[in-house]
Amino acid sequence: MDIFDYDNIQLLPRQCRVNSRSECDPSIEFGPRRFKIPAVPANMKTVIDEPIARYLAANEYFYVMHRFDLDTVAFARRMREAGLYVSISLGVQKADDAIVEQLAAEGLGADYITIDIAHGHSDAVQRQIAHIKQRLPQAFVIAGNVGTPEAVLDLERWGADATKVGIGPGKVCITRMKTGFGTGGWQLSAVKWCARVASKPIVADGGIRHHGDIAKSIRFGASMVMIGSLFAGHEESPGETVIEGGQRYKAYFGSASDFNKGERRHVEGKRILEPIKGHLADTLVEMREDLQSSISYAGGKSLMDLRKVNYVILGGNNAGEHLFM
Ligand SMILES: NC(=O)C1=CN([C@@H]2O[C@H](COP(=O)(O)OP(=O)(O)OC[C@H]3O[C@@H](n4cnc5c(N)ncnc54)[C@H](OP(=O)(O)O)[C@@H]3O)[C@@H](O)[C@H]2O)C=CC1
Ligand SMILES: Nc1nc2c(ncn2[C@@H]2O[C@H](COP(=O)(O)O)[C@@H](O)[C@H]2O)c(=O)[nH]1
Repeated sequence: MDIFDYDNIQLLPRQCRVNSRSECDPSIEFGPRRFKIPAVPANMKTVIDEPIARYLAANEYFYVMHRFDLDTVAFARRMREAGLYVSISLGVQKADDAIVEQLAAEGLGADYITIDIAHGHSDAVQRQIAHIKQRLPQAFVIAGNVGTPEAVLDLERWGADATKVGIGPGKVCITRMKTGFGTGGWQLSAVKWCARVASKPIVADGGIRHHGDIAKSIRFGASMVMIGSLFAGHEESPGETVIEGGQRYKAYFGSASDFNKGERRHVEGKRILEPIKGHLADTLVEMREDLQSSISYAGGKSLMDLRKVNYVILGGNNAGEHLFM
């Protein structure tokens, strides 16, 4: 198996089939809806809050609300009252079961539910998927996080509608250093490896540093890409604004950091500062334009044409040796 990551893969162009990049369509059907781009801000407290969720939902972008210090049912109620779709996160504790019960009892439901724990290949996730499928059968369930094909197959067999791949590639992740486990450093090939066995969509989660990495994720089998750090440094981002040396930053911390947990127990995340780079709406437009360019380089017109391109692996033992179909 070839091991590579975003930094040492280059996609190879094919003859252009459009006269303008505006002819290229980077939208994706994911679950019950179609979205403008295959990218979603991470369900983290310093990346998304309710105003951002509302903006994304109202403008045909995918969002996943985080699950920390939040009344998730009240959030779902407000989204429904505003005529917006509901996409929430759940853990695997009793309190999370109660949220499912309440969403069902009030008839609020949920369009998307992301079950999001550190080690998603677990009995707890199997039980939570079954519970959601029983009480909220209309919900599209994304489950994770995982890093192996075995886990993808199990989660799909347990009823997940999509699986989220990525253990430890995140910018504020310290799982790899603390535990020795994960897909950090080879996330893109883990996505490829998992997508090969998947019969349902894969969400590539973590390690995206450039817009072009979204196209690379799609090339290797992802249908959606979850992004934390690239989205965390915007004027609208919920992290604290910090000024250092005349430069403005937003705080970005891991969901398993002591900053998020409020205690130093099983800490697997850290806090960093992201330079503020403008408004979120502008970045989303730029991401869409960059994906349109990617599709044009792929010689295609739609997002899935990215899957048809060859690639080279740069550096390491494989340097310049291979062209892959
Ligand atoms: N993608 C990634 O690489 C990682 C992401 N995270 C993110 O941090 C947030 C918090 O994650 P998490 O701590 O799982 O959520 P929770 O704090 O909600 O814990 C979920 C449950 O899983 C248990 N659990 C956690 N890790 C393990 C493990 N390695 N083996 C067995 N049981 C475990 C916890 O029990 P107990 O605490 O008692 O063990 C708890 O009962 C999530 O959003 C998660 O996605 C965290 C780490 C890695
Ligand atoms: N190991 C940890 N991973 C974490 C933590 N909090 C979030 N995450 C994961 O990172 C991605 C975002 O990655 P990025 O490279 O785009 O910044 C996020 O979606 C989670 O899967 C954590 O505390 N520890």
